[in-house]
Amino acid sequence: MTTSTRPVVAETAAQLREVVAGLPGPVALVPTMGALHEGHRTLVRTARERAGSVVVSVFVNPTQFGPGEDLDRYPRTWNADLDALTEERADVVFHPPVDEVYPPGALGVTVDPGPRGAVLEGAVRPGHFAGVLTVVAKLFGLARPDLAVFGEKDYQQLTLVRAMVRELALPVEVVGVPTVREDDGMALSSRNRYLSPGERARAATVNRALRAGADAGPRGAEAVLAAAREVLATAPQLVPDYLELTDPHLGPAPAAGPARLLVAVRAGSTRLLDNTAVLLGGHR
Ligand SMILES: Nc1ncnc2c1ncn2[C@@H]1O[C@H](COP(=O)(O)OP(=O)(O)OP(=O)(O)O)[C@@H](O)[C@H]1O
Ligand SMILES: CC(C)(CO)[C@@H](O)C(=O)[O-]
Ligand code: BAL
Repeated sequence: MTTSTRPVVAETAAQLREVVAGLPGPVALVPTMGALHEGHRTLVRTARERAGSVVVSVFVNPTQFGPGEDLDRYPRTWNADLDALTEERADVVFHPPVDEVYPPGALGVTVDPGPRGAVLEGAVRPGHFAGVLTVVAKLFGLARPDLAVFGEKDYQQLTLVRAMVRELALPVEVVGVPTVREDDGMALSSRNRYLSPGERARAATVNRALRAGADAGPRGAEAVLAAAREVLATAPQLVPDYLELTDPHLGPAPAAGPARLLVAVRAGSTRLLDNTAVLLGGHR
């Protein structure tokens, strides 16, 4: 049996800076909100493959939650998270208290995600992407990574982080990782643990709808949306927040070529997100 070394846990910005300064490069950062599952582990493994050192942040960022959202009940599973990160051979875990990331007396400078932060998730959760980009920019400043790894499951988030890095000329390579799924296609997500058994069974319909949409790609955008809507309608308990075809990158879908189909539904009080690549028009 091999024994794994626990990662160094940094709780303050000063501790993080000190430990990162001594790490062999390149340094990869994997930002998370904890409640780690196989999706997160895949991000850490990707980071491990590409970098000399891996820093994982575990921080439930209050500024990306709106009033009435699940900030207080968001799952916090610190001990299990640390075990998982030990198994995945993370070098450092940054686990700060809120005051360390948002010090009292700060002037409140934030990152504006621009108009594409106000559509899709941003329309349902106003201010969400300002909160996400602000904390990601802070994490980049604190950990100074050479690369940072994000999941495609949060496709709009990944797109906006890429845009921030490009448009603010941040010296970080952004790596996207395909969505890790259950056997029935459901995207893994920390919030899946909120689902009742009935909701869990129905949740697979979300990915089935996306696959039906993607299969209709050669017949064009209207056919994609109609096919996806038809499958979603078989589970009327799933209430769609949106089902939209977009890109490049997160604008209107092109008439033909690569596009992205994004969906968010509510299953009771739980929101489920998913997306898929779609090739539109006579491209195959
Ligand atoms: N199934 C997955 N496959 C790949 N990456 C994922 C998956 N789920 C989450 N991630 C990625 O992990 C990172 C941290 O996400 P987060 O901690 O919010 O987990 P989550 O499962 O997305 O939780 P939530 O329920 O809040 O959406 C993000 O880059 C996210 O895209
Ligand atoms: C990127 C992130 C860790 C920022 O809080 C969060 O939005 C998430 O977990 O996807
Ligand atoms: N994975 C996205 C984080 C959030 O829903 O706030």
